[in-house]
Amino acid sequence: MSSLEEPLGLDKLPSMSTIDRIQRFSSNACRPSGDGMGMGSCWIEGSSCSTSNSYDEDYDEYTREAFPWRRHTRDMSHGDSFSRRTVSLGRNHKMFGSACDIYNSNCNDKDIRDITNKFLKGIPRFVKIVEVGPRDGLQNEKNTVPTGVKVELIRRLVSSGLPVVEATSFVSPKWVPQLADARDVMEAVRDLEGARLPVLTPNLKGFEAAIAAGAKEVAIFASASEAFSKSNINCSIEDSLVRYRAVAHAAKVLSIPVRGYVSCVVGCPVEGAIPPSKVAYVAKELHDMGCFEISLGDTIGVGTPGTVVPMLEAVMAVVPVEKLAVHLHDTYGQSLPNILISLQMGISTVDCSVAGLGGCPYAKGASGNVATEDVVYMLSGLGVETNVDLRKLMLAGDFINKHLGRPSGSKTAIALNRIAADASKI
Ligand SMILES: CC(C)(COP(=O)([O-])OP(=O)([O-])OC[C@H]1O[C@@H](n2cnc3c(N)ncnc32)[C@H](O)[C@@H]1OP(=O)([O-])[O-])[C@@H](O)C(=O)NCCC(=O)NCCSC(=O)C[C@@](C)(O)CC(=O)[O-]
Repeated sequence: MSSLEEPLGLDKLPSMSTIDRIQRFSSNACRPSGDGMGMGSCWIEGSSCSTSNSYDEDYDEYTREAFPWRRHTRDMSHGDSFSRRTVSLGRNHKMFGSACDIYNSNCNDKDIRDITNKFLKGIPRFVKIVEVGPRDGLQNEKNTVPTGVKVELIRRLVSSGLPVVEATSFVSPKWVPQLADARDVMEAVRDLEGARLPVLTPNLKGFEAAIAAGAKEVAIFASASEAFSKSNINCSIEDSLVRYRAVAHAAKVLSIPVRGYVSCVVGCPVEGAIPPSKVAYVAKELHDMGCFEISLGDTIGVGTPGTVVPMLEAVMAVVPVEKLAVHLHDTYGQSLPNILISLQMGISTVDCSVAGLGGCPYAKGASGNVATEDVVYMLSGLGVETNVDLRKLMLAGDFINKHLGRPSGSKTAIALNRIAADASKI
């Protein structure tokens, strides 16, 4: 058994307080400090980016610059960029150090860097996490969650450092009664600072209601499966694209950024396997109508790296990789390997759901999205920055789990809470 395989023993954590132990797993431990890059900012391969919620730029500027979490070819001739990137590397190493201390007392920063260089080439230094729990998670709950609980959940998620928290959906309350309070939720969180708070809008009616309630960003959601399109939004793929062009146009007039989703990117509960070319077609249509980002949804969580890779290759041939995100449900436990391979292929935006909440009401049997805590933990272990404070994120998860009366769907949260509980008995 190698030291990396050894179980984590409390004897390896001699002098830390319970909270400190959890904190040491958190990527917040490497938040910028005193280097001129304030909280919520980051530096990736020479580009600065902000997680602030400013909408002062005009629409084109926005789509070009507001999400610069993308790979840039290293250009050593830009001394300033290079030195700032080096600062970021320093923070990553600090985080590596924390994980190493606990799991392997023999390894050091250089070992990790070498391992990373050899096997994990191409992994971005920063990943933008899009939290979809309050929308994707709560839309599927049997019992409707009270508005105040939803609002408090969003507040807690935002305060954990998540740059984007999808707040709710302006869809038909007959179709999704769980989110019938979309207006009240949006009005309560519209002035929250520190994160973007997009909402789903299936048509112009939803778009107008969302804007009236104070939404500053929206998402439209198409499907690569005809059958799923029909069951989810009651129209064909082509008809949905016509509707979404109208929403995208109205949004452009108001300088409202629009995110696009494609559902069933590897499989559909009715049609089975979905050809990558179909996914690429819908993704390109959404991109061409002005979506700043296209999120590729494995709605029923059937994908493996074996099916996700050809799908991504097909989409990346028609939409720039920096505009792509993955949205992976965890039905078969494949989300983390699928995320890892997506990062290796150039994607740096990942959707997840706190405590693994959710599923889609129109995709029976699909489990929730990959748990945000699990993704943050994996990224932290890879030395990838997210700006998310895992401890605060877990508290947000505890809050909603307590309300729902069930255990977390996050393995990381369960494990770290167990460590905390064991430690408190000592
Ligand atoms: C698209 C519709 C509205 C079509 O539904 P429809 O029944 O075809 O629409 P309609 O135009 O005939 O309208 C029916 C009624 O709904 C009202 N209506 C119409 N639009 C709205 C609106 N925006 N907001 C509020 N009310 C609305 C409309 O006014 C009318 O009210 P009535 O006259 O009967 O009283 C419906 O099918 C719908 O709301 N579907 C939403 C389904 C949904 O939210 N699914 C879950 C989200 S997608 C998902 O989870 C996947 C994703 C994104 O996470 C990615 C992945 O995992 O793959």
